[in-house]
Amino acid sequence: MAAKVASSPYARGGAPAARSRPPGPPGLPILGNLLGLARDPLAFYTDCAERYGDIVGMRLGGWPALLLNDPDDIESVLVKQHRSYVRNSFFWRHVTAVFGNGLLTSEGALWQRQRRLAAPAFTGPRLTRYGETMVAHTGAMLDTWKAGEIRDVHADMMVLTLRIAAESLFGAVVEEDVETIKRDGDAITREIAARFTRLFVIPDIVPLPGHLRYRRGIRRLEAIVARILRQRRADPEVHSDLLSNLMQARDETGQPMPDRQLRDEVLTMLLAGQETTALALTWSWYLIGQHPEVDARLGAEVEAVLGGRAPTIDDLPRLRYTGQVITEAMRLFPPAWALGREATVDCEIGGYPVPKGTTLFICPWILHRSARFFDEPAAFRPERWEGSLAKDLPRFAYLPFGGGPRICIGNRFALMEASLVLATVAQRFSLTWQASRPVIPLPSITLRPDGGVWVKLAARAGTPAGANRREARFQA
Ligand code: HEM
Repeated sequence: MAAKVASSPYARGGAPAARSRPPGPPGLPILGNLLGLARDPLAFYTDCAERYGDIVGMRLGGWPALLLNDPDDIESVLVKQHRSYVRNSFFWRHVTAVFGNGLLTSEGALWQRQRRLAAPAFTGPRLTRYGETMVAHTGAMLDTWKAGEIRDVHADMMVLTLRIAAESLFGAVVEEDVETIKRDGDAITREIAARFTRLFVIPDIVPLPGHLRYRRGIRRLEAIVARILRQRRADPEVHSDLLSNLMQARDETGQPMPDRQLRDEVLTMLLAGQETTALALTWSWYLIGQHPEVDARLGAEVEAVLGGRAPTIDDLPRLRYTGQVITEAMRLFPPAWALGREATVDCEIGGYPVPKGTTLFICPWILHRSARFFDEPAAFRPERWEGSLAKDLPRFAYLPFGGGPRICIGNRFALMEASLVLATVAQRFSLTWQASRPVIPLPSITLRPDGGVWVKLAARAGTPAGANRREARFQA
């Protein structure tokens, strides 16, 4: 571990002493280190961590920034001193048109209130109901799969998790919108990825082709959200889901949530909840599809625990290896590959002064692949999680869902969904990755496989191809 140099904080109003600046890559005038970041963010951050250690100082144009690689420092930012930081605008300025003031991007009293309102939708008996929805939609998807086919499992997982999120959280059927959401979600993500690598901010209003696609995409997603809200308002049935929590909420003066805020919350949950879980599953299939021994053990566990019946949430404690596969896949390919914060007051981290306005990067991609915490860090070995590894690790060496008060609100929902989907698919099919179609991780807000993940399907041994295990609710 690189030693941290204790140093005196900035003198009030004065320039920092030279020794108080953390080491970091030399940058260009005006641009600072933006060029390195623009070329290849994953390689740039990894190289910085290897060369400069626990705290790396950099400049992103005019923005002072630090990359934090020490779990204790990360804990200090996300938990102990969380009041001194907000989600940083360097990262999120790219996405405000999409997420507005939803839970992911809001701060302060508004965030606190909205988080309190949303929380009950992610706990208790509701999870059992979501479990049934998850398994049913997976079964319906599998009815369209055939042994011998080659498929892009990323596209499949995106559609599946969208159907699940829409029905579980908003009671909405989005069949007719699946293609639109897929296409527009893709256009929006690509534009955001391009913006991360751009040296300057170009306002949305400038009519670049990517901007036009981005704005059109947002408008179409907004139309879908507006329809979901309209349908709910016209529906006399009493619902108990996330949407009803949000729509029934009243402020101190008895007023309901304004439509704009509802739009922001629904779009945030739909996108944040769908894409990340789809990626956790997609990267799992990508890795399983290259490791027949993992595939065999997964198939054996599913057979032993379920014996051919559909899984339920009560089976999850016994689907241990299934869970370990997901934990390990999110270690190697964390869907949220980087988190950003911004200091709202002058602070200190690891002995270094952190002036107000500094951007902090925390990069699960680097931590999860560090030999400091994981033996053979590049190897896909789900069984590494069998023993006490999770307990022995420093708390913030593995953080696929972040941590502290702003930890992912959907983490239990996502883990449950990933295990149930993985088990339901593995009951019927074995997937082999097609190496002729290489995969390139594309770091946008999330870590996507550029070009998809193409796999060949084989019927699981002992399972007749196309065996019908449909859930009752989808049967004709
Ligand atoms: C494997 C799947 C998922 C991963 C890896 C993931 C990851 C994350 C991470 C790392 C954060 C914290 C970001 C930060 O601190 O800056 C976060 C926040 C959030 N996630 Fe997830 N997430 C997943 C699934 C979900 C699901 C299923 C939902 C909702 C249905 C969801 C909704 C949210 C929301 C609303 C926030 C903001 C919470 C707040 O600030 O209070 N996520 N997620």
